[in-house]
Amino acid sequence: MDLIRGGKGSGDKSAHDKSPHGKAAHDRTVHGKAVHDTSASRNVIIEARGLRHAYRSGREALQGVDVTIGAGEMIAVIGRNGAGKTTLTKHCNGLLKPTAGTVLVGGQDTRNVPVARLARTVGYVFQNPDHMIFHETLFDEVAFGPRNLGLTGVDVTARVEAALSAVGLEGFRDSDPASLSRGQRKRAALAAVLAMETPVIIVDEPTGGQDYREARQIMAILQQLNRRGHTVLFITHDMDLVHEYAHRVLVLNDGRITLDAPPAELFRHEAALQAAGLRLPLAAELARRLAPFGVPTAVDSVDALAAAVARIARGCVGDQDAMAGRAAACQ
Ligand SMILES: Nc1ncnc2c1ncn2[C@@H]1O[C@H](COP(=O)(O)OP(=O)(O)OP(=O)(O)O)[C@@H](O)[C@H]1O
Repeated sequence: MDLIRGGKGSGDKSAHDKSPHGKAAHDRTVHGKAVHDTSASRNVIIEARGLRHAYRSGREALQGVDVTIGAGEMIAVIGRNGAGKTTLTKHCNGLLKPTAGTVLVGGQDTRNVPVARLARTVGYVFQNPDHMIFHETLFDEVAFGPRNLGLTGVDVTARVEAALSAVGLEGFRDSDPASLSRGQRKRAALAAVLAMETPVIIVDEPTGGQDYREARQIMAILQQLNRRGHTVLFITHDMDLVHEYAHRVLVLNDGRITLDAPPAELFRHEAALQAAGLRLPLAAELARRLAPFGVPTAVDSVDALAAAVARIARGCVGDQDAMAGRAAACQ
C-alpha cells in the first residue's frame, strides 16, 4: 500500500534530536519570536503561485493564492468556516492538485509527483482523525508509516514508542483506536504523522476535541518540533493560540489570502480580521486598550502583556493621581 502520511525515511533513531534537514540548529528570531534556525530554514520549502482550486461542484475554494513558506517557519492559517484553509493546506502535500496556478514542494511541482512521495516531506493530520485511522491497534496504526518507509523491528518500535509518548498515549499501544475518545484519536493521528519524521507537519485544527490541558500539550509538541527545525502549519479558530504559538499568520477570506503578518502586528489589522470574521487575540485587544498607560501594542503573548503591565504598575506606585487621570482619559 502506498504511504500517504509522509516521512523522512532515514531510519535514524536520533532524528528527533536534530533538525529534520540534518543541519546544525542555532537560535534566531522570526517575527520577533526566538526560534531555532537552520541554514536550510531560510530556504523556501513550499511555494504557491496563482493557485486556484475549484471543486467538481463548481465551488471555487481558492481564487488565486500566492504564498511562500520558508523551511523552519511556524505558521497559523486562520479564517472563517469555508474560507479555504483546508483546501489550501491540502495543496501543500499534493492531496489536491491545482485547477490553475502551481504549487511547488521542495521545488517540485505537485502535479508531477505522486502523493506518496510528497508525503515523505509533508505530514498531514486531518481535521477529522477518523479519516486516517484504520488499524486494529494503536501500535499498528502508528507503525504503518515507518513500515512503509522500509523500517523494521526495533527501528519501528522506537519510532512508535517515541511518537506515542510525545502525545501522551504510551499506555494505549495495544488499544483499538476506535475505542479511544475523539481527542485521543486526534492525538493518535498526530502520533502517526510524528512517527514519519517529515520536515513539514500540517495539522488541521490541532486542538479540536481536546480539553484545555490537552490542547496546550499538543501546541507544546508542535512548538518543540518547530524548535527542532520542522516547518509547522496549523489551522485554527483559536486566536489566542495563534498569538502565542505562531510566528506568522495567514488569514484566508473567501479563497484569498487577505493578511500575512506576524502575530504581534495583528492589532494593526483589526479591520482585515473583522472582514474575515475574526477577532483580535485577547492579549492584543487588552494591550490596545491599555496603550494610554504606556503598554506597547505590539505584544505577542499574554506573558509579554503581563510583563509590560507589571513594569508600568511598578513605575506608577506613588503616582496615583497620574494613573487616575490616564484611566479617565481612556474611558
Ligand atoms: N470536497 C468538496 N466538494 C465541494 N466543495 C467543497 C469540498 N470541500 C470543501 N468544499 C467547499 O470549499 C470551500 C472551502 O472549504 P474548506 O474546507 O477549504 O474551508 P475551511 O476554511 O477549511 O473551512 P472550515 O473552517 O469549516 O474547516 C467551502 O465552501 C466548502 O464547502
